[in-house]
Amino acid sequence: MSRSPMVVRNVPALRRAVEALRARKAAVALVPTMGALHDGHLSLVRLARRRAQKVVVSIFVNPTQFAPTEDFGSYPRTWKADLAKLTAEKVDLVWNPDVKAMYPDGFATRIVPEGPATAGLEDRFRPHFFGGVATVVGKLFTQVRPDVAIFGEKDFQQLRVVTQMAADLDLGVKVIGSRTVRERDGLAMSSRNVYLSAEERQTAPTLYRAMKESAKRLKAGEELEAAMEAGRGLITAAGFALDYFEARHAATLAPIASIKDGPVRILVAAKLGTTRLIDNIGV
Ligand SMILES: Nc1ncnc2c1ncn2[C@@H]1O[C@H](COP(=O)(O)OP(=O)(O)OP(=O)(O)O)[C@@H](O)[C@H]1O
Ligand SMILES: CC(C)(CO)[C@@H](O)C(=O)[O-]
Ligand code: BAL
Repeated sequence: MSRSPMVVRNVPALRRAVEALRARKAAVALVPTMGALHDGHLSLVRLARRRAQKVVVSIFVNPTQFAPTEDFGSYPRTWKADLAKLTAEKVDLVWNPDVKAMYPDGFATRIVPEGPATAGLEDRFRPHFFGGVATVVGKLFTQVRPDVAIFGEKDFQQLRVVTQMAADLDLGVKVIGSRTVRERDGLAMSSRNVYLSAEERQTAPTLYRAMKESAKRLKAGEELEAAMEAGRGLITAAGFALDYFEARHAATLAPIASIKDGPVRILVAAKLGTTRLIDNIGV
């Protein structure tokens, strides 16, 4: 049986633990998460293991990236199961601060990302989101000081925003993206999938099918707006309330007018009942 990873809950203990991991100049990888771990998260942990000798996973449901109307209170928290999974993956250290440890009384600083990666998409529907993510990821990077950090492509715009922030602030962390892990029917794994009713779970893979349909049409030479409209039609016909379904430049996330402006990424966010799902694919 594997030994449980060391768990630390305050910054001084984290510093000491990371110092110990770094003995003999071992490279450290960080995998930031909000817990409720699934195979998508574990794929990030495995990539981290290939990129560094020591792996740190953070589990922190970050209040500053949730609007008051969103699901901070009900976000799934599955600590025991998470720790068992990280033990099986032989993770070296788990950073699990509470809100006070991350944001002590009097905390008053915020990192606000700007530029094309932040424009539109998630930012339009969750305007508080990237400020909260950049602030907490900036703190995670300066707390752990990892050599590399692994983020999922499932949150594609987040990956771009964090990459830009790490470069802009000279944080000395190499940000690495990891491909999206899907259920057999194409649905991207997500902690929020547990919110779906049995019926909604049947409908949910429509998002992936719709992106595939638009990608197929784009590759066949169909005009961009017509191809995207076909995907949107599938999603709304399945009963989703669509936030966005857009083709963007895969590297800059700038809007594009034609597939020739690519490489192209299709990104989607939509609500099924009260559950908001996001996903994306490359064309
Ligand atoms: N299916 C997946 N494949 C690969 N990476 C993933 C997948 N789902 C989440 N991740 C990545 O795991 C990291 C932590 O994400 P998080 O804890 O928010 O999980 P999540 O499943 O995305 O939850 P949520 O339902 O909140 O979106 C992020 O970098 C995210 O992109
Ligand atoms: C990167 C992150 C851990 C910051 O809270 C979160 O946004 C997530 O889980 O994707
Ligand atoms: N996976 C992104 C975290 C969030 O939606 O708050």
